[in-house]
Amino acid sequence: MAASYDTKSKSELRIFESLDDLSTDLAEYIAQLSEDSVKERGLFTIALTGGSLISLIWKLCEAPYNKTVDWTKWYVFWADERAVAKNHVDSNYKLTKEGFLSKVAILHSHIYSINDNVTVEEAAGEYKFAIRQLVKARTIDVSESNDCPKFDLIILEVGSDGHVASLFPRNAALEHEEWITHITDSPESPPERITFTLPVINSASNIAMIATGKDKAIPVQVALESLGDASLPASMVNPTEGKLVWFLDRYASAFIATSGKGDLEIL
Ligand SMILES: O=C(O)[C@H](O)[C@@H](O)[C@H](O)[C@H](O)COP(=O)(O)O
Repeated sequence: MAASYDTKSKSELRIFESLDDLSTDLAEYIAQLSEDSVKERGLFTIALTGGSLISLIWKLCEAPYNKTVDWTKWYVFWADERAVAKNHVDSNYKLTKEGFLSKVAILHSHIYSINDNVTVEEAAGEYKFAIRQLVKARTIDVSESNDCPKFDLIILEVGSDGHVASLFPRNAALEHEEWITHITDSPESPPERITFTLPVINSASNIAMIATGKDKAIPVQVALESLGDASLPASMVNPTEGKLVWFLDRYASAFIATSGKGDLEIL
């Protein structure tokens, strides 16, 4: 790790020289949270996204994690999904299955993918219902402050326009209070998507925010400087009770050293 910072609040910045270093640390971070959660609650609930995330968590599929992680205790969700068939090249499920789920021993019945046989609105409703049942059963923990699901870990990636999950700049979905919503006007293809809303994201016990590559340097800088700016959804990620850890490569962190004064301190 080239540098590490801590904010006065609950967030932490981890900056890496290479994608390989980032992947190594990310795998260890996920494995540790899984272990802590299994010890504490007997299971681990994790929400993934699409983009390059899956190519960054592959080290979990190898030694030692393939043997040491208690995969049977994992419950897998998607913080966002594109409304396409599960075998479509744009499907986050397909990406995750091929690059991760097919390589580890997660139980099939613990994988909560989104229904691709109904309309995007119906699929969002079904996903919300499924998550509600899991919250009732306390498979998914619940936030003490707002009754929202409290995932043990939500992993998000910052888009070059500052979006996270499928919450895009100035989109009406940023205001939605229900746990899961759908959009039909994504500026990135495909237009129809299902996404966790900010109340759910911000209720997580842990959020990992990943940004890699030059095109993320400005959104990362702005997100760290201005909290709650609807033109940059990444800046609206601010867990109420949980902990936020940023994983950045040197390109995405390029503008932080000079701009990251504010409430950031070098550890
Ligand atoms: O389904 C999606 O579109 C993703 O969940 C999206 O939020 C993605 O994570 C970011 O756009 C970053 O993607 P890149 O890693 O490809 O830049």
